[in-house]
Amino acid sequence: MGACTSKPSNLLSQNPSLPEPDVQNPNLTPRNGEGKDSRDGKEDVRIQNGKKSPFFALYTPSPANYPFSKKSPANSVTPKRFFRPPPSPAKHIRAALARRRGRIGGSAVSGEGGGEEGGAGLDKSFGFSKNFAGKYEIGEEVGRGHFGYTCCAVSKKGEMKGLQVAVKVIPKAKVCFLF
Ligand SMILES: Nc1ncnc2c1ncn2[C@@H]1O[C@H](COP(=O)(O)OP(=O)(O)OP(=O)(O)O)[C@@H](O)[C@H]1O
Repeated sequence: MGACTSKPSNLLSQNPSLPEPDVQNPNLTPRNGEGKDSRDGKEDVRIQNGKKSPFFALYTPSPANYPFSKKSPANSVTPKRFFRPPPSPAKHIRAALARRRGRIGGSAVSGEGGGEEGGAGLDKSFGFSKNFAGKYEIGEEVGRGHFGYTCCAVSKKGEMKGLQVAVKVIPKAKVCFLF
């Protein structure tokens, strides 16, 4: 039992008494007195240039092992890849919000509690109109929906004075996600 290594052992060079293996047939070990392949009187060139393994006849070394070789992939130039980041979705969101604000800003959306304490960028026209309490007198609740509740109210001023109307109250928290 001995250590198995992928590289040929240096035992041959260190111990000249050991026989040199046969190049053509690595399984066969030359007998004493047949140190080199003397069948044609030439040493195998593949052994000299080191590109072929003396032990594995069909072994072809990877060109990556020769960084100065022209065939080496280490010398090839990797084609450049231009990375273009995807467009930011923030632009689309901002545009949609701007459209929405412009549309809702002109309509009569009422919210609970006045809704004027928004931060920067909030639609200031959101909520009850300032003189809403002066125009209508809010009565009892007459029904509820998904977003809010409806109350009966009586108009105090203008052409509709004395008329009973329905006022739909939408809590601010239910509509804030639209902005
Ligand atoms: N003009 C009205 N007169 C009398 N009752 C009303 C009037 N408007 C609404 N109601 C009552 O209020 C309830 C809720 O009305 P609302 O319009 O909020 O319903 P909804 O459209 O289903 O609600 P949401 O839009 O929040 O889903 C109704 O089911 C109805 O009973």
